[in-house]
Amino acid sequence: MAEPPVLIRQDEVEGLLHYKDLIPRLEVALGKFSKLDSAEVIQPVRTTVPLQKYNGFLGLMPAYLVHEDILCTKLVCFYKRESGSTLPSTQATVLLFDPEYGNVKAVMDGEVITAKRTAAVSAISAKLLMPAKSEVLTILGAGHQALSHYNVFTETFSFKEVRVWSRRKETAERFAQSTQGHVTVWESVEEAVNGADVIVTVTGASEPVLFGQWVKPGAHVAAVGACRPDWRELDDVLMRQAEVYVDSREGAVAESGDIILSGAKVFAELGEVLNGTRPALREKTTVFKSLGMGIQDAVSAKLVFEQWKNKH
Ligand SMILES: NC(=O)c1ccc[n+]([C@@H]2O[C@H](COP(=O)([O-])OP(=O)(O)OC[C@H]3O[C@@H](n4cnc5c(N)ncnc54)[C@H](O)[C@@H]3O)[C@@H](O)[C@H]2O)c1
Ligand SMILES: O=C(O)[C@@H]1CCCCN1
Repeated sequence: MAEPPVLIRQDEVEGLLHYKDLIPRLEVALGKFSKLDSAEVIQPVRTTVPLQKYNGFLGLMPAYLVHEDILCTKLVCFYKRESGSTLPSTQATVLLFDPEYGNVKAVMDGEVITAKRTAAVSAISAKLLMPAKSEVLTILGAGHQALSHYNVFTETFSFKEVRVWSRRKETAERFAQSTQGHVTVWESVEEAVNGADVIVTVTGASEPVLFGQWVKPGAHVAAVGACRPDWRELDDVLMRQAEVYVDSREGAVAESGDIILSGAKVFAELGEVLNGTRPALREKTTVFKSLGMGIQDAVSAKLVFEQWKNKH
């Protein structure tokens, strides 16, 4: 009989998962995914179960990386919360399997994995697509993803200025007080993004908050929110004027309101750029539309489990 699964708590995952280890593994996984070779990576578009009563969804995100023999699924509930709500907008658990025997080896917190792997993928997009001399970073939203994005972007790049906007100024101020480095708080999106080289949108919005007329030509936008076909964070002008990159084409055309409703064309997957089969148009205005993928959770879970075993 198989051993019962180990339980890896949120604080342990936090201590075990580091961007310097995670980023290279995510790059490899994204590259393999974009080769469209199902002998390497099996990842169906996530299944979502609506929780209408609570304005949310349960997402099921299985993935199998064949050569690495990583079988994993994340179970994630996400919600549209009213301003001022104290309930969490994302709750996630990750299950790592023994692919041969079929048992669950580890059950681990998925919130830190979700926060870190999403931010790490946005950092990969910025590394490939942001203007060569990027000085100003603006973060729209001031929640969990805002903080993980702040952390990895300031760890990986050297911005001269970091700005934050949130729909409630107090939240943006609290965010700015919680960060290691200096962050300026802005009251309007238009002012916050004026002249920004890199803009990260990490809001729970379902209507556009970022408008193309405000975005500096050549800027890079990592758009992380709006993960349903009828939710938006970016307006049509921005979606149509930018070169649009995605994590998964299949996921983007099924789930991204910004892509579906604007009619924007997807130029490339990040993995295609990493593989050298599509170019990184750094001098153009670029949008990376992130939706999140099971393979990102799978490589993160494997890393956490390896580090956990080293310590036990
Ligand atoms: N692409 C991915 O892989 C991925 C992964 C996880 C989360 N997400 C998405 O990222 C977004 C942020 O997640 P989080 O965990 O930081 O959430 P959070 O609840 O911690 O923070 C959300 C932030 O958005 C703001 N916000 C909420 N509704 C808004 C609105 N209508 N207009 C403007 N601002 C609004 C909140 O005030 C808060 O600052 C969510 O949309 C979430 O679904 C994407
Ligand atoms: O890929 C993810 O983990 C997230 C969960 C919440 C909704 C958006 N995508």
